[in-house]
Amino acid sequence: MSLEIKICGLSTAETLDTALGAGADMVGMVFFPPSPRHVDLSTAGALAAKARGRARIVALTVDADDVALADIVAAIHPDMLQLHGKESPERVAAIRARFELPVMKAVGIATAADLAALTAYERVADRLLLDAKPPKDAVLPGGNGVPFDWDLLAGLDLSIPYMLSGGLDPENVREAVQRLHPFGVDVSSGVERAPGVKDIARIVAFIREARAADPSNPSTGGKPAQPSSARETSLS
Ligand SMILES: O=C(O)c1ccccc1NCC(=O)[C@H](O)[C@H](O)COP(=O)(O)O
Repeated sequence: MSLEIKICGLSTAETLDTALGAGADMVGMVFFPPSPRHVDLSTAGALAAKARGRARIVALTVDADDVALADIVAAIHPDMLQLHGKESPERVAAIRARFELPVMKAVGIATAADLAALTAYERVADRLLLDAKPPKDAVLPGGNGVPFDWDLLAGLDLSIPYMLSGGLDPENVREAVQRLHPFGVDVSSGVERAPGVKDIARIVAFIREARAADPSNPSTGGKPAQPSSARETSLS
């Protein structure tokens, strides 16, 4: 299974085209008004139409209720829902059942103690996104451009795939992939020239660097990225 690369927070046709053309496997759209990457439903619908069939469309929400989720699903028909708030495992399971879509749950990591939450979430989600816990003064629960100590993930053994996230960029993604062999990598700030302003050259560079480090590449060898007992999700 090759490394999955997600470019998150896309909000323009030009940068979406760049990500698709460079070979992104997943494209993320943020539905969270305080974010500089927030995209309205109409724009998101047009972007989703462009991405359909070329990459998996990920709708990112933060503690959204069913009405908001239903509006987003109707507008963009995402391939996956990314839940980036304080959603409980029970809420994750309920959303997955209600919308019959694969769900990726984001979990903030700052210390080893934060890994304890993974056990409950891996029972209900299809994927985990391991992101840096937001800094104390952060306005956003994600998209802060802050890495966490990757050594915390040494020996991590999950039953579902995880995407590494948090402060990745073209300069560090190769090391991250080679050290952790994650199922996927996710980036937002690291491919921007200003908050919410994606940079075409950095998108291309990130994808190129991540691909080059992909442990499933014949030229690099290394163990496959897929966990040994990954959940076969009927919905994904
Ligand atoms: O990107 C945002 O603005 C955002 C806002 C609120 C919740 C989550 C958000 N992003 C989630 C993502 O999946 C980001 O790609 C992830 O947090 C990594 O961000 P970065 O460290 O900037 O690469």
